[in-house]
Amino acid sequence: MIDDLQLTTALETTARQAERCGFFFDFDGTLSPLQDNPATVKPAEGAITAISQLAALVGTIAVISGRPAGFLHQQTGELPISRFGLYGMEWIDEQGEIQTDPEVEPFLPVFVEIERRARAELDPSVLVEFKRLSVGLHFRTAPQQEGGITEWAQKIAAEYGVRALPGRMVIELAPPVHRDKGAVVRAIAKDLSCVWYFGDDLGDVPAMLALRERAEQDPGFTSVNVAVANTETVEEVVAAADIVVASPHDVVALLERVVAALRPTTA
Ligand SMILES: O=P(O)(O)OC[C@H]1O[C@H](O[C@H]2O[C@H](CO)[C@@H](O)[C@H](O)[C@H]2O)[C@H](O)[C@@H](O)[C@@H]1O
Repeated sequence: MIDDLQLTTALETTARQAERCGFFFDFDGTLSPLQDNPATVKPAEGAITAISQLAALVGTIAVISGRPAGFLHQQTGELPISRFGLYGMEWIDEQGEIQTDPEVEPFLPVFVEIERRARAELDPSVLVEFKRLSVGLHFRTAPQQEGGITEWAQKIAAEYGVRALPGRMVIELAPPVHRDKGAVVRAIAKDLSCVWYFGDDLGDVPAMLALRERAEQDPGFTSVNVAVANTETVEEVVAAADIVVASPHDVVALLERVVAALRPTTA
C-alpha cells in the first residue's frame, strides 16, 4: 500500500511521461456503484467528465469489463477510449464496430438457446442477463435461489460444453476458453511505461497482477493498482492494490487529483 507521499511521487512520475501512460478501468463497482438491477446502472456522478479530462492528458484510456462491449459504449458515450467487453472476448474497433474473438464466435447460437432455457426453466425471481457470448444468472435480489441456479448452471454447462463461473451474486455461463483481464492489460500496456488500473472484483486481480509482474521485470515501468473496496470486495483485490478507495465516488475524486497533477500549470 502506498502512503500520501508515495502517491505524490506516483503522480509526479505519471506527469513526466503522461503521453506514455494508460488508465484502465473496470466498470461495475469501480466506475458505477453496485445496484440490484444490472440493466439500469450508470457511471458515478462526475466519472465521465473526469475521464474525458484525463483523456486529453494521457496516452490511452480503456474500460475492461465483464459487460458486453456495446453496453460499455452506451455507458461511456463518445469518450475517446478503448472498450473491451466480456473479459476480452469482444471489443470496439476504431470504426466503432464490435469485434468478436473468432475462437468464441461459434458459441453465439448456444447462448441464445441458453438464455431461452434460463427464462423458461428458472424461477422468475432470477434476473437473466443476456450478453451475446455469455448469460448471467443474477440472484442479488433472490439469494435463496443461489443453490438452484448453481445446480442448473452446472447441468447446462455439461450439456452445452460451456463454463459456469461464479461472480458477485451471479453465475455466468461462458464459452469454454480461458479469457481474463490480465491478458487484455498485457496486450494494451505493451508500449506504455506507466499504467494505473482501477478495479473492485476478483476478475480484476489478473490485471493488477499482470501490471505488478511487468513492474518487477521492468524497472522503468510504473504501475499503480487502485482497489475500490466495497463490502463485497475480497481480500485478493486489496492485496494486489497500491491504493484502496471506498467507492466509485472516491475513484472520481482520485481522478480529479490526477487531472490536477497532470495539467500544465500556467505561469
Ligand atoms: O468487470 P465488471 O465491469 O466489474 O463486470 C462484472 C459483472 O458486473 C455486473 O454484475 C455486477 O454488478 C451488478 C450491477 O451493480 C450487480 O447487480 C451484480 O450483482 C454484480 O455481479 C454485470 O451484470 C455482469 O454482466 C458483469 O460480468
